[in-house]
Amino acid sequence: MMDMRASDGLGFMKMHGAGNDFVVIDSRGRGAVTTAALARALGDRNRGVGFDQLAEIRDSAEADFALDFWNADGSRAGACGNATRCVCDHVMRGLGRDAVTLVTARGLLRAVRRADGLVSVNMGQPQLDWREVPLAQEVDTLRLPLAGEPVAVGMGNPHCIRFVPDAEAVALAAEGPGMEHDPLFPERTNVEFASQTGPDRLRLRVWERGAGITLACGSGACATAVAANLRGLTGRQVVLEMDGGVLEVDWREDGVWLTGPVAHVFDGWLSPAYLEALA
Ligand SMILES: N[C@@H](CCC[C@H](N)C(=O)O)C(=O)O
Repeated sequence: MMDMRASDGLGFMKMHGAGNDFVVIDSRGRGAVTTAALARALGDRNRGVGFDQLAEIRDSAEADFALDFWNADGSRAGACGNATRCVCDHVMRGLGRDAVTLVTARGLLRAVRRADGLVSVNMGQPQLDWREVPLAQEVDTLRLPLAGEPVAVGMGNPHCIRFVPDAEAVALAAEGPGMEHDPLFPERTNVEFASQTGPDRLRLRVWERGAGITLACGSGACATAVAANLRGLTGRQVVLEMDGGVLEVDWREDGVWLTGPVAHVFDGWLSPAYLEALA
């Protein structure tokens, strides 16, 4: 940790977007503090705080702020749509605005609050080339040589989307880990099981890389909507019913827009004794 004395403790926010839950550390005005070890410790739902992802807000010279993501297992993530939406809501409230820009590993992103209060972020263009996902070898990303011929889509992080007749019937805990660690994905992958419930409507269940089963996944919703469109199942505007709520995806000329609810649940403070024990 940099620029932080454990004796001061450390403040954080707990947020969620459609049940995808986050610890958010606001490090604007000081150095970044998160390490893999801190993320892993805080991610423990019994001995820490518990979250699907940890997001750390940093100062940025190019945008309103910068954002970094960690999974509950301490690994880094290049994108997290729902945490991005939650943090953008917080920053927009602080600035008294309905639009912000941010920088993530994906580059410069833009978010807005809609008139109905839902928060939308442009997650950028999907990555459809096998090298960008990334995959270990050249294959057709629209029909991977794996069980069920899933689709591979990158959204700044890797996704493997399998269309099934009934997503409810999938044994996620049994199927997810094997797909996450399949050698075709050198950086592991997030895993999505989707079934069609209407013309532009999908039921989606997710096994997230580094976090396991989650109630929703924003980048997964984007990747699934793109995959469904490319497979000819839907148009470019798709509603995705996840375990924790509904997300909307709109694949426009300027990128894939993700929209959904956000909640700032509580603020907390990590005690000096807890932080010292981690040091
Ligand atoms: N919950 C996320 C995705 C988080 C990152 C993912 N587990 C990864 O390792 O890529 C979202 O809302 O996009």
